[in-house]
Amino acid sequence: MTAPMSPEAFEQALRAKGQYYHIHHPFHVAMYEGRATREQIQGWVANRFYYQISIPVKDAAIMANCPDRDTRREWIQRIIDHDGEPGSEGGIEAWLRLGEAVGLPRDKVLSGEMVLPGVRFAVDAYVNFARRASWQEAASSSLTELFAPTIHQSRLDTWPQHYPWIDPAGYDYFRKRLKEARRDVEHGLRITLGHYTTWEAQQRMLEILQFKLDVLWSMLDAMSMAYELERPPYHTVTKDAVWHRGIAL
Ligand SMILES: O=C(O)c1cc(C(=O)O)c2c(n1)C(=O)C(=O)c1cc(C(=O)O)[nH]c1-2
Repeated sequence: MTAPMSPEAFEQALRAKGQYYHIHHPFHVAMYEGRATREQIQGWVANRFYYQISIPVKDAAIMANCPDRDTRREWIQRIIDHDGEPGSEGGIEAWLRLGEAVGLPRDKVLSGEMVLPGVRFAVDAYVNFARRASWQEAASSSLTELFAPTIHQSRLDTWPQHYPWIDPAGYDYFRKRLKEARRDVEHGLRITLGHYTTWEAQQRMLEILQFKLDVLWSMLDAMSMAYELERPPYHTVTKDAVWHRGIAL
């Protein structure tokens, strides 16, 4: 039996997974290098909205599986961050304003009509994982957020100069997440470092983190097909967006 990694070595192994973060996806690189078209940015914002609205559902699933009151008391803040509360609009509203800033009417974003099937499937896989896994495993799968402040900062640093047509009021979401993601990571790491204490469990956690990285990467693959290679679903048959709009279960 291999000895477990120390908490420090385990955290290092988790952080090393950052090399596969979607910040390295060519669609993302094009966005922060200023090579993305207006249609590509709009496509990304409209598709990412599905991730935004699914995150609180995912977090509610984690809480539903968690019998530990102290954990729930901390975890609930994530739902509030996105859904908002009296006096604070929350991340979903901020994302809708990002949509308006890039020229997308609210109704169009809210309708989900631009959400590509590949993006929907990837996001749904994340929510379904959270429903079925133990709350500790589901909680630890949020740890791609270790790498999120860098990606939000990269947008704040580069988008205003590359895309002067975007209304700067739209950038609030990214600014807000810098702080929230750091706090989420601190809690997620506490749970994760305490829960995975054997070598085998630690290897499983690294696979869970890879699964989550795959979710994020696959979303951008679907967007590349549609907005970069101009091969949206059914492109050989029709120019119409005939794909399904989500099947409520
Ligand atoms: O813009 C991004 O690249 C990005 C990535 C991630 C992530 O790593 O999952 C999240 C977010 N943003 C984000 O804004 C957010 O609220 C968030 C919550 C979670 C999660 O798994 O619970 N990930 C992310």
